[in-house]
Amino acid sequence: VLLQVHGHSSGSDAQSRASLRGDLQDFLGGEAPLHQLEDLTKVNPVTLETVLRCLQVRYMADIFYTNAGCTLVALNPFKPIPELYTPELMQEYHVAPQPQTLKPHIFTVGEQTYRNVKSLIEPVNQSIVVSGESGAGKTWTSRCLMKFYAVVAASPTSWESHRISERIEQRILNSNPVMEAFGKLIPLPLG
Ligand SMILES: Nc1ncnc2c1ncn2[C@@H]1O[C@H](COP(=O)(O)OP(=O)(O)OP(=O)(O)O)[C@@H](O)[C@H]1O
Repeated sequence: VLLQVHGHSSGSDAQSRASLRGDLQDFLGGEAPLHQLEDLTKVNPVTLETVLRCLQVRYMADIFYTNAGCTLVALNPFKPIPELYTPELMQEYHVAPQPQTLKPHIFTVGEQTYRNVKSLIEPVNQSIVVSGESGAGKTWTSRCLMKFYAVVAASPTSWESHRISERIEQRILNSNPVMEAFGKLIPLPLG
């Protein structure tokens, strides 16, 4: 396949050689494909080393969310990434026909559970388990989810409902210390 690509190239020899080298590097397991892998179950072979390597490469590329089958792995960026948590991005995940096809994000989890709760046919109560060692970002993640629900549940047209949702968001966020007092595992009951 690589040789065929090279054969059809109409660019300069140097250019096509560089592109072939890139393709070969990717093919032989360079770093480029690893950070594009959005699901840890797709690393080959699935070993502790390849999984950690994938997460490391993604972290270095400023990609902090990775799927692991139906679980989401969130890495603490240890720096503010405001563009990752804008209301616009929340809406994007909210209106997507299939949020799981978008980039891995905590908003995918939020939206899937929201849809399960709102499902008219068979609403199902939802729990999200946020676990990790101290400082991993459990509180941050839980707050993100609460903000997400506050934003997507608010009607965009009504100023009054926006005000109410802000009040609810603040109440939920204020309940965090109580929730945390029960342990490091923070369950988010919905519905
Ligand atoms: N996605 C993120 N973006 C920016 N900062 C983050 C993110 N995740 C975590 N942090 C920051 O990392 C620090 C630790 O996160 P957090 O308090 O959520 O950890 P924790 O798992 O709840 O810890 P503990 O179990 O000790 O309470 C916080 O200062 C938080 O702001």
